[in-house]
Amino acid sequence: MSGRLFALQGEIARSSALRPCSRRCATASDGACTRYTAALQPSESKGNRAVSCSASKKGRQASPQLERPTAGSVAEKDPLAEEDPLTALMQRQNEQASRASAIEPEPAQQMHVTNGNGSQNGTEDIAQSNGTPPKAESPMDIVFVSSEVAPWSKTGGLGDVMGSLPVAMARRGHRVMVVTPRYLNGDSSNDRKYSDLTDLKTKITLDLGNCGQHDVNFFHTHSQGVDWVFVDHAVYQRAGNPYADQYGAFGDNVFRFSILSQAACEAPLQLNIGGFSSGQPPGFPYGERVLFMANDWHASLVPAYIAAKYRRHGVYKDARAVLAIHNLSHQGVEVAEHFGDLGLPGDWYGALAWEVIGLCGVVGLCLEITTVEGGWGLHDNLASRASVLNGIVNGIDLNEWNPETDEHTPAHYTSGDLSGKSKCKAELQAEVGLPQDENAMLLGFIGRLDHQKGPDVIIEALPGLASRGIQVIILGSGDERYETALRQAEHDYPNNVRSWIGFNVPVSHRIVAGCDALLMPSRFEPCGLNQLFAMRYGTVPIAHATGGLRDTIKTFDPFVEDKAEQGTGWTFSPPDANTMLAAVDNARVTWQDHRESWQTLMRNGMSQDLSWDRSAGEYEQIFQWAMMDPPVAPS
Ligand SMILES: Nc1ncnc2c1ncn2[C@@H]1O[C@H](COP(=O)(O)OP(=O)(O)O[C@H]2O[C@H](CO)[C@@H](O)[C@H](O)[C@H]2O)[C@@H](O)[C@H]1O
Repeated sequence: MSGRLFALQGEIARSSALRPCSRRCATASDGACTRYTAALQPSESKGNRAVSCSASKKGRQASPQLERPTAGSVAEKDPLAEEDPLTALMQRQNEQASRASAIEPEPAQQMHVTNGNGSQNGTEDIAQSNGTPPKAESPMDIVFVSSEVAPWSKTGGLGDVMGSLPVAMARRGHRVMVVTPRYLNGDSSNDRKYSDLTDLKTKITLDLGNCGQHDVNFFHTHSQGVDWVFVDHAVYQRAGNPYADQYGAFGDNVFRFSILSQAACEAPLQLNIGGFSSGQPPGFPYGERVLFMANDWHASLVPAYIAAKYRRHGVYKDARAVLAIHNLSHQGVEVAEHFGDLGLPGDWYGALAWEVIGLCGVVGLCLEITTVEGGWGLHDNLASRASVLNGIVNGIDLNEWNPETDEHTPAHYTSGDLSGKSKCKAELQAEVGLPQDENAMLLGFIGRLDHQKGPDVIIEALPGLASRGIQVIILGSGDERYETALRQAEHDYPNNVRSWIGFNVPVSHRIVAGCDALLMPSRFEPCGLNQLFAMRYGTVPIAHATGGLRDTIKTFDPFVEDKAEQGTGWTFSPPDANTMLAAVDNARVTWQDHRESWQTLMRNGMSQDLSWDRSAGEYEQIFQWAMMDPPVAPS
């Protein structure tokens, strides 16, 4: 496969090598940009119209006129980029860490909510031990931009992260806004989630190049210390989930999320919601000195818009952007003809364009995405930005995922009293119609039925699992081939296999609570959440040793003297049926014949700190580094 495309996810990775494109998009003065393919002429006119977002209700012109970058704006080549990217990355992370610790924190901003106590030496340990996170020394204004945010919208881990991380950041004293679409799909259980929001009645006009000007409106609520902002536009009002309906992915997703990204750039400038988090009456905007965290390709135009439409005109000079890559295999790739629909100046084409030369491989945490196997075509770009590439293991929502209080499970339990877990298992077997047999090992799987998650590995292993008397429950939806194969397996092994095709959060909780172990043969898994949920519930993960799975699961070793160090599960590699079966055999022997060891495994998993407070500290560090670094894109 080869073709001229652009990838939104690639923008931040490429921005250190930005070059003015020799083919520039001519923007006609009447506002109708000629199609990119037909208009690859340099535009020398200084009279290009404003690319943006015209006026707010106060008539503010938020996005100034476009200009082209100067030759001097092309960033210098990074000398370390020629080295082995992994070595370079590790070296740089060490350097970065020591540099950061040597630099005095920047003073807090004027409009920051004060954290009350600042941060003092010695407070962190005390704060963590009593469940209160330490306060940031230099509170920031943070704007998260995401296509999904739980509980309003969730199709996977991104929704989970965006529902929790902002709250954790607010708890550390930062002022936090989350910008996401207001999805109305006609399903009352979905739509009523948006019914209590306040209409901010702030209409902003965005400029989407060839697609014209579009008005968006904003809805808002303030809860758990966070300003949740919802962008309202007709493209978010259709049946289906955030990305697709029964006929497949929406054809205008790049356009839909360009709107989100542009609207998010306007939100800190235009929305008068700045007072909520400090308990003052709202009435002022966040302002320009903000840290944007763009999530995945849907929001990855944010840094491009900031640089191309604002910073070069003196707005957002002190703002910085961080791109969080949750899943590099989704990149927002579009044919070149649609570049003109983004509302970016034509000289930005080179920053987004790339040749697709075949995509395959395994991706993992930050080290892996700099390799050919893991970079999904962006490995060179990511390796060249190794100095600003970091990996963070996510946390989980300890209130939602708590075996002591879980509203979805039939019984509750603690690491000190695990009896409730047996009840959860029996009830789960009954719920799905498997024999209620406590002596049958029960394995679970939860996830999208796609290549990444390895459902084919499980399907291939099902005859072997059934022949061992093991029971398996699979919850997921996705690729029709896997759904059909699972239904067939259920028919072939009625006492051992159940598949629940669909997306069902309560059932996912009951599987996590009721199973003895959780299978995760993901081919790549940048972080992974289900293994964290599982460990919190004393359900032992058996997972492919990749990315975040390898980082968070310690394979059981009974010969380690200190029980607490014996491990939390099993990892295996490569991700194929036989290797997974071998790992399951190890687990089964332990589960069956060494119950005490199994309980050690359960308790080791349950006693870990899986909270967001831990991860939030790591995000905060990266945000601080980003605020200290100069912008990489031309201004
Ligand atoms: N059928 C179903 N019914 C109910 N719930 C279901 C479900 N299928 C999946 N889920 C839930 O959706 C979430 C998926 O989380 P993953 O970590 O597997 O993320 P995902 O691959 O979407 O995202 C990417 O982003 C996240 C966050 O950074 C990374 O952890 C991950 O490695 C990366 O691939 C979990 O909460 C899971 O329980």
